Amino acid sequence: MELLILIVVIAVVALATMGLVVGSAVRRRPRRAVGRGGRSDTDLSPGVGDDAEVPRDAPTRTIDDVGLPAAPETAPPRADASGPPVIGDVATAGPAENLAPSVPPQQRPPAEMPAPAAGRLVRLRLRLSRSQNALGRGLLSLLSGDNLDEETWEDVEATLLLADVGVVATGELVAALRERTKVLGASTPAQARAMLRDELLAQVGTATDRSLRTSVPDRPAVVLVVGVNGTGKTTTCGKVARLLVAEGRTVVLGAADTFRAAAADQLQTWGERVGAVTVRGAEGGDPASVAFDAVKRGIDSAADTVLIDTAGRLHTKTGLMDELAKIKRVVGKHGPVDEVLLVLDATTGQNALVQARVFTEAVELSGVVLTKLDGTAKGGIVIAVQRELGVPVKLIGLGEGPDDLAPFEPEAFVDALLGEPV
Ligand SMILES: Nc1nc2c(ncn2[C@@H]2O[C@H](COP(=O)(O)OP(=O)(O)OP(=O)(O)O)[C@@H](O)[C@H]2O)c(=O)[nH]1
Repeated sequence: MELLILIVVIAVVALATMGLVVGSAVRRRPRRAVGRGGRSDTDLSPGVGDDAEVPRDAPTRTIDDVGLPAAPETAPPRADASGPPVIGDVATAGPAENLAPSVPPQQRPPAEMPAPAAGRLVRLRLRLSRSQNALGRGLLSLLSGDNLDEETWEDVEATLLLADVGVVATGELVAALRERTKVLGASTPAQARAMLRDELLAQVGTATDRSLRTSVPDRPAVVLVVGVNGTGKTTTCGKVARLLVAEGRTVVLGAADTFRAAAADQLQTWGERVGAVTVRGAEGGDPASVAFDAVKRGIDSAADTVLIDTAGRLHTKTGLMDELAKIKRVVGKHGPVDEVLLVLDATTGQNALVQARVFTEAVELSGVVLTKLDGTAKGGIVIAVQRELGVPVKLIGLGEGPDDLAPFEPEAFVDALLGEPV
């Protein structure tokens, strides 16, 4: 009898153990909702068999979730804002650490010290001349010939049009060059270069004020960055923040592109690298409210500049106009917007001009940022955009690297187009 009881007990224990093992194995099996291949919800890359409808972004963190530290009790010293400070000025502001980023200080990598703005275009000149070879070299070889016949002038015209200089500016350039060669006769390569340099500079404009209003007295300067998605707005905000931090200025970033959580993540990463706070809202939330909070944050922490990244989806023109107008109006409760920068992708050529026109109807622009000039031979878009909009190109993007954005300098730009003097 005792033996029978013992056998029954052993059998019960064995069955219970088997049940536990099977249960935990079932629990360990990956759940389909997380994604195939056991992807975590912070892995943003698509997995095989993923459902396109299932949002892949990590849950959006609001400004409350990201644990921003409290503003310093006493306001840090502001940058000297007496003159009209521009990118390229000597550093005058306090250190970037006055505004702590959104991760706790102990987990924060040391903020980077980006390259200063001065001379950037010269450093990036090689990249520009490589992409613009067809324009500069092509024109030079045509104009240096002994025989400037009608066919050659047609080729000059075609070269300018292909480089997106635009019909009107091309006509003016060809007329001016014809006039000068009539007087000079056949020109040597050096003469041709000098003549072309003069005429291109006249079209690009050397007297235009291209300074960025990134610092104003008694409050942070507010810079609104607008443009169609994919043109490089977020990247530009990040790069401009680096330019400012390199000059000792303090920056707050506003992630008013609430369409994609990834866009705000991207902006925050740019900010964290240089010790700038990013103010963000819920995904799909009101962009104007994020912009408002960002400016408030800038005021409370006595920052020099608040850079606001917007979404710019061209669903409908009315929607875009309403959204941008609302952002401007709501931010205006704190004070005026000092710069509205339109970001245009230079590789999209004439399309960029069409987009630009829509934006000028939506909001008053103060400057253009031409991105991706490293990836196109159509540098003439600089001339066409300015002529079309009556707004100066202030910055140009010459690569995906963090410091591949340069203040636009007409002389350095034209020299890069034409290559080294012969
Ligand atoms: N080659 C090159 N790539 C650039 C430049 N500027 C931006 N990019 C790239 O363009 C892509 C789009 O940039 P984003 O900053 O995400 O563009 P966005 O306008 O904010 O896009 P949305 O968030 O979708 O509205 C990224 O891969 C950037 O690295 C540039 O000057 N040169």
